[in-house]
Amino acid sequence: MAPVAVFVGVMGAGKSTIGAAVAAELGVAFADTDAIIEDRAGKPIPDIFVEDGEPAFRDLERRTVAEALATFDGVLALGGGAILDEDTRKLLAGHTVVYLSVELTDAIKRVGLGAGRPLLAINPRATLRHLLDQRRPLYLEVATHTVATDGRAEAETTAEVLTLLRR
Ligand SMILES: Nc1ncnc2c1ncn2[C@@H]1O[C@H](COP(=O)(O)OP(=O)(O)OP(=O)(O)O)[C@@H](O)[C@H]1O
Ligand SMILES: O=C(O)C1=C[C@@H](O)[C@@H](O)[C@H](O)C1
Ligand SMILES: [Mg+2]
Repeated sequence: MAPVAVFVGVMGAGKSTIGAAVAAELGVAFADTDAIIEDRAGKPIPDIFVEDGEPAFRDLERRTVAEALATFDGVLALGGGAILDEDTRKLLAGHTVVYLSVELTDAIKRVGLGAGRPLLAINPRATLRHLLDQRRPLYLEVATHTVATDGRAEAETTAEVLTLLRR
């Protein structure tokens, strides 16, 4: 069993939004590892970061992603930093992985002040710029498809992803 598609990309790329829309169009289930982690921990991600620390979150994330890749056959969205883990990147090999790319200007517009995103609690613009530079090569490494979302409406991005997946 394997997901129909796995979405990766930085915060604000649209993994949750576009992932859910693509799943609905394909008539399959949608899951988001951030939401699974919050369910399991019984608290929102910012609380996990503050109370348990980022390493504890990353550990939970690595295990959650591995389990979903092995057992889930719908559309799966990963958290923005899931690909930082080398084991996760190896596990993604062989899967259909859609990298939703977004550059700083649009990403900032979408995440606003970073509410609900603990890594953006301080200086969201500079942090996001750094995360984009650090992670872009990792997203490209795992991606089988790359879709640029800058300046595009959600419906347009969704349609392009569906075209790629149906090819
Ligand atoms: N063309 C577009 N593609 C994707 N999302 C868009 C687009 N235009 C606007 N958005 C908006 O960007 C916002 C951020 O999207 P979303 O929460 O899905 O990002 P994410 O990649 O899941 O982020 P995170 O890693 O923080 O969970 C949403 O409010 C969404 O509606
Ligand atoms: O980019 C990141 O490292 C994160 C992105 C979100 O999806 C969450 O997984 C969390 O806020 C961390
Ligand atoms: Mg999301």
